[in-house]
Amino acid sequence: MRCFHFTGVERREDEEVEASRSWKVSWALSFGAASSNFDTRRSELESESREFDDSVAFYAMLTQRRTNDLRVFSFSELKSATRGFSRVLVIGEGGFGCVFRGVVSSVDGSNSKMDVAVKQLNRNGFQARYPFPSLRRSVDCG
Ligand SMILES: Nc1ncnc2c1ncn2[C@@H]1O[C@H](COP(=O)(O)OP(=O)(O)OP(=O)(O)O)[C@@H](O)[C@H]1O
Repeated sequence: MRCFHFTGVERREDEEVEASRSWKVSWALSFGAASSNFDTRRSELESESREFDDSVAFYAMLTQRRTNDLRVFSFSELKSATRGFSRVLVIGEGGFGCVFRGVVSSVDGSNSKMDVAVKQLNRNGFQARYPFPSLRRSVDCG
């Protein structure tokens, strides 16, 4: 998972189209993080991406290392870092999913370890779909 600037979206006069597209991006990112099988995740993500006019740019955004210094982790790396998303490592909970404490190797060649917080987005999270707080469902972090 990573943070990024989303610059590939064209400005359109129809705000509803734009809002709908943004939601699909969020859904796809959430699904990618929540799935436990990389191949299943990738194939379903690819088919879902066909809905996008700019599906190539979208897929590149998810898979390529950009020119910034953000480090891209594979799902298996994050799974390993959190010992399989162990419930004993849950350190918090947000509307979109659980946050786990994890440990990853540094990339500076020093062989040192780095503590990280890993958020596993929950595809069943409803925070973004319901505007009313009373209708939000909490996630189950165990
Ligand atoms: N980097 C971090 N270090 C330590 N604890 C963290 C870190 N990030 C998140 N947490 C813990 O996880 C909790 C939930 O964080 P999260 O970012 O999911 O909150 P949120 O912004 O409310 O979530 P959401 O965007 O899903 O509504 C935090 O309140 C905190 O206890």
